[in-house]
Amino acid sequence: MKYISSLRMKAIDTNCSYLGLFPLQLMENAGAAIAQSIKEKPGSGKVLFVAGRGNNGGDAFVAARHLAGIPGYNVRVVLLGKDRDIGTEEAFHNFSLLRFSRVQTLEIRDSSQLAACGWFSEADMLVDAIFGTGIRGNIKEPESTAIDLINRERKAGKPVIAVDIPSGLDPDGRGFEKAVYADLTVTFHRMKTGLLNEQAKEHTGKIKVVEIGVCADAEQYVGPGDLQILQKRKPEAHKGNAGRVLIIGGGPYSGAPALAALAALRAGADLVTVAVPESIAGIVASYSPDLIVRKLSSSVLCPEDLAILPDLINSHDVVVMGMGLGRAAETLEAVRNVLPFCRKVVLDADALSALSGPLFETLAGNCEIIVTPHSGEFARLRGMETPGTFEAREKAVREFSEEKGVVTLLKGKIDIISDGKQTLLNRTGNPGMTVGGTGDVLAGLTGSLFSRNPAFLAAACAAYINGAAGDLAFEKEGNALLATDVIKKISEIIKEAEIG
Ligand SMILES: NC(=O)C1=CN([C@@H]2O[C@H](COP(=O)(O)OP(=O)(O)OC[C@H]3O[C@@H](n4cnc5c(N)ncnc54)[C@H](O)[C@@H]3O)[C@@H](O)[C@H]2O)[C@H](O)CC1
Ligand SMILES: [K+]
Repeated sequence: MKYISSLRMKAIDTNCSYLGLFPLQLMENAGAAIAQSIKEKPGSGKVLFVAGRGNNGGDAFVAARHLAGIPGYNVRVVLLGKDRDIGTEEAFHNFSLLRFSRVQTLEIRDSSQLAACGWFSEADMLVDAIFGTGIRGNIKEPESTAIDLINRERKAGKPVIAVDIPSGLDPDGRGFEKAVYADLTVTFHRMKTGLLNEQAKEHTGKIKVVEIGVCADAEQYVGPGDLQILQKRKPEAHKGNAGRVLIIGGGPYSGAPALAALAALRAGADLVTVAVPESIAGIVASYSPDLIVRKLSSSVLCPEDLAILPDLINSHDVVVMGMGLGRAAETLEAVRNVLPFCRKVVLDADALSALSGPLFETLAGNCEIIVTPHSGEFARLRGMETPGTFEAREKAVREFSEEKGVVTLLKGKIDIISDGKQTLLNRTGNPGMTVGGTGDVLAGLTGSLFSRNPAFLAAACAAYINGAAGDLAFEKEGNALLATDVIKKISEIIKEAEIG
């Protein structure tokens, strides 16, 4: 059974809006599912909805409206607050519709009104819509008394239905102080992590997972909702908090490491150091005063560079290695010698040629690895052709990632990102991005996000941001776009998603 965290559910909601499926539509379906579950339960029809001021309450307003239209139901809604306190447009809209429905509503200010109103003891069935995935911190009043009153009526033998999650339970399974005891929990779209543990079971009663019409792509493709999960810059941040990235690249090529470094800066890293062979250090430094360039010993990365690289690696959060290195035997040997010093590393381009099965095994557990191959590099990594069909490619990426204990970002028209357990697809980007250097930009972007986020999320969001920046560049330059145009657009995508 697929179950998900509240963060992921929120991301899916946001991705739905991005695709044009709006919260009001999802709420209507959620409320209709609640009404259906109530209709399936025998009872006298005297139903009390106890509603909070968020969208959990919003679902209850919809369900109350649906139920009130059925002969034999006497429907009441207690709102824990005033209507002006309702937190979202869609919930407020649905509360406003109750005045045109046969629903009695009561807006209460403090918990003393709750017990005094008598509605709890007069009801034959109660619906818990105080809060769901939006609970934060210790339970305040009047929500706390509302939970107690629902549980008092449950003890008197009345059925209680919980909307999405019994109020008070932590949606992600962390500790909780108290919660509603329900006979039935109707949860939306996917099972929630927090409903599954032993402690939760005595609160949930039977659990029913109901579809509410979420479009598959909102869950299968990276979207703005996933970017919302990325670490946000803290106001009190100081230098280095937003990530220190070390780029190890260059040799035959000098542009590639510079592109990766500039992309890492544009994606929000505080400090980006570019370690390049001495022969091109001056050239790379001349590209931009924003780059901190450390010269290595020769004209290609070689084992002698192990004299300075471990200290450099230790003073950075993540290493991005590969672009422009070339594939000289001594360079590939140096890559293999460097890896054991890394804690977090993005391996791209020529560095991928240094990888082998045994190397993955020795690194497993000590180093978190993201590989960013294109299909030819992926074929070499796996030692076999990259499968032709999309489904076969997706399976190959998932199996490879699981087997090697890495996150794989397989670049393509549709990027495939997997850590072996979860897989996301990305469709941003355009044919103009086949121009040289966009892979270096992606690797630098990935390293920047990885310096302050989990590997899988960093790779998935980097794929999305890189392609979306490329789409903005395409709008202006068409197929003549350059990798430097993509770098320029990264900040717009990050600002748009308010993760800057
Ligand atoms: N795709 C979906 O799964 C859909 C889910 N829906 C429902 O939306 C809620 C989540 O709604 P949200 O507005 O984010 O938060 P909640 O309503 O769960 O709670 C916020 C509400 O609760 C108050 N509150 C929070 N913490 C406390 C506390 N410690 N003490 C007192 N009060 C607290 C806060 O002030 C807010 O008023 C989800 O569970 C689903 O039911 C969508 O409707 C449909 C799609
Ligand atoms: K609830």
